[in-house]
Amino acid sequence: MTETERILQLRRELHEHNHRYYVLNQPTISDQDFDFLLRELQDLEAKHPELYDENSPTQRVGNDINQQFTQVEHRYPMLSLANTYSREEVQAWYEQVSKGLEGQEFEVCCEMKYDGLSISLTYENGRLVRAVTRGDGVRGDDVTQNVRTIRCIPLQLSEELSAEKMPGGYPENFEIRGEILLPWESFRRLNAEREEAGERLFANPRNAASGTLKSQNSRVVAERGLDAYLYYLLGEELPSDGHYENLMQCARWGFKMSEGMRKCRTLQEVMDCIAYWDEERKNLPVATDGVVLKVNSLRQQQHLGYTAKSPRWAIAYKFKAERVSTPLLEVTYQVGRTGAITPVANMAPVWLAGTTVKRATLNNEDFIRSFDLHIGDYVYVEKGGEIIPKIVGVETSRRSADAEPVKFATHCPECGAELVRYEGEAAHYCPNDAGCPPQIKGRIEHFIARKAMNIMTLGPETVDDYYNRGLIHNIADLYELTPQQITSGNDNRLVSAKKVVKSISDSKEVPFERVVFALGIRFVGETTARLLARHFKDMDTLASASLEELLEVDGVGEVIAESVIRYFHDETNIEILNRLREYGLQMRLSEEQTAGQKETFAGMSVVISGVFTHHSRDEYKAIIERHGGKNVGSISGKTSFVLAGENMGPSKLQKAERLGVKIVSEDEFLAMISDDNSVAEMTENTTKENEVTQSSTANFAAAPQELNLFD
Ligand SMILES: NC(=O)c1ccc[n+]([C@@H]2O[C@H](COP(=O)([O-])OP(=O)(O)OC[C@H]3O[C@@H](n4cnc5c(N)ncnc54)[C@H](O)[C@@H]3O)[C@@H](O)[C@H]2O)c1
Ligand SMILES: [Zn+2]
Repeated sequence: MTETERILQLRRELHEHNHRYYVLNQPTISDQDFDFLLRELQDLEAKHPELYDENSPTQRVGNDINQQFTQVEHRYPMLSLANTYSREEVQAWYEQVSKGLEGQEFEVCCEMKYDGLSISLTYENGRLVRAVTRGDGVRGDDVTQNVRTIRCIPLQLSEELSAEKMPGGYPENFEIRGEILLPWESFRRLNAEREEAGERLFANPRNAASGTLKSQNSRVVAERGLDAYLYYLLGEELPSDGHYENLMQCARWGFKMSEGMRKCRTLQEVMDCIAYWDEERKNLPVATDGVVLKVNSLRQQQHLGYTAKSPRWAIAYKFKAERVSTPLLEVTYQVGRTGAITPVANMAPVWLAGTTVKRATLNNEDFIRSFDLHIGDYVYVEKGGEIIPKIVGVETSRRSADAEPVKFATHCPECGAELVRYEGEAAHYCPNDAGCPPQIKGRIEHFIARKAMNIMTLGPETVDDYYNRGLIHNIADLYELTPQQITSGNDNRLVSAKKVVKSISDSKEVPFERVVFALGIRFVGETTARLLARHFKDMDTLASASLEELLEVDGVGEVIAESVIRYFHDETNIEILNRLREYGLQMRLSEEQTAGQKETFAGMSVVISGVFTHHSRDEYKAIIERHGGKNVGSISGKTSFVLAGENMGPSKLQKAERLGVKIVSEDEFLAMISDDNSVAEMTENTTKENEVTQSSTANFAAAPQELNLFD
């Protein structure tokens, strides 16, 4: 790969990570890894000034704008902070500041870098009038209603404290900025509740805080217990030229300030402060990820100025991910719905970044081998900004001479079947899908889920109970359940049992495409199920489709096609399907659905390129399918048009121009389909689908939802 290609690739990847982090609140890499990629891009861009792009992630602050809120322009732009993980770079920054100030003396204010999301609060005559997120730095989301529910943010300052009444009082108009966060304790409680409810866990307090603040329901925000620390005062008439001094005044007006702020006069003092907080922050009730260093005098700040993305008068020193070492006691194995086996490290409990850790995923056999893991080994555990702990190394020097290497299980811990490992796959599987309890129960749980058959009167516990009592062995058995069986003669429970039976019966109306999804065919998530349903239109045609026919469906590759074939070649599955048909489940697209399929792009081949703002690439692919079009990978004379986002590859652009293929921008494309109101609904679904496919295909897939690592 050339450096130019690498630059484009990094920009694309970082755009995507930004979207996941700021908008979806579901990062897939750690902050540290993100920062290293960004640094790589910065270095490459410095070598290639000719590739300057004002939209590069190095030039723009990450954007959290969410169209469901009203956007408001910031009075003063809200920027990011330059960051570093190295003390040498802190020193370099310090020297640059000194140079920039032409040898003047200066002070540096050291404060905690809170790991939440930034907020700008505007006060007029002591009254909170507006709260806005950082957004794209120029405009942010107006979240005033939600912020009003955060108790430590004053809604009205005491009149006695105004500048009119006292020196150092608050000015008529000012803006104060800070960080909104979810304290560890609230975060743990929230995740415990979500786990109970079978909902996706938040990766870390920052994502939880951000997801909460962007909730459409202020009551939810109030319940979750957000907190806020303020760290910067802006306005025309401030009490002092000193940043630190201003914040001390803010504390008197009733704002909550960064703990342990300190003014330093020398580089040595700054370094001491960093060293102190690297340890001491572990005792704080909220997540922090570094120390922010700010030149204290506002006059000097102004003199030093800003880059496009961050002030030159400040820098964030970020702490490396916390790491501890603890002995590995035992390796146990979990069996997922698909039979995939996940090895789990059981370790001596150890306190790490806000939680007690005693279990971590070991992913698969290769992962275990790569560390040559032995029982009793001291393993290094890290939580790089993410809440799921991972093992990152082994202290081989502490290994005892008689330690036994970890031998991967040969048999299923649940049913005793011999495990298999398919060619090209990292995971082991229990092949006994018909007789292995977690697989059977897992399939039933998947079948009843909201996005599948939506049988909400049942849940994992009832499924477990019915299974243990021998009432159900597979999904078809559900439709034969009677209220009497469920209550086993206990009349007190008859009412609820009747409800269960009715909701099972109601599910017979669930549309065909969701039935396909509900079957739980490996690798067939919601979007793929929909594509298959719309392509083949009924179950029989789908069941008898050949490999070639399946591959014709765009978005279906070999892995999926083979899995579909395997599913429909299994006699047990066919028996179950026949029973489902008898009970009256939807086995074909409804006429309405067939008629409702849009033909906007019928017969067209479309190439997608670049980075998009409104939907992801996968979502656009699904939209094209849904409108009768076909997605193709490369541009040729037959291509109908190219849907081009930002940063479309230059070679693609040239090729399109040469062949005279039309280029359609994201907005033009959205206008073409604007009569279709189902796009929004599709979008919601595909996001979820991405998760499913990701965790089932990635080699080191950790399947965090299935693992219970925090108890
Ligand atoms: N994991 C991912 O996929 C992913 C994706 C995008 C961004 N990120 C992370 O987010 C970072 C970029 O986010 P960012 O632009 O918000 O930068 P940042 O978080 O590194 O620093 C700027 C922010 O720090 C906050 N802050 C906390 N305490 C502060 C204080 N005392 N004074 C001033 N500001 C303070 C403010 O909200 C400010 O906006 C990346 O460096 C990366 O670590 C991760
Ligand atoms: Zn098994």
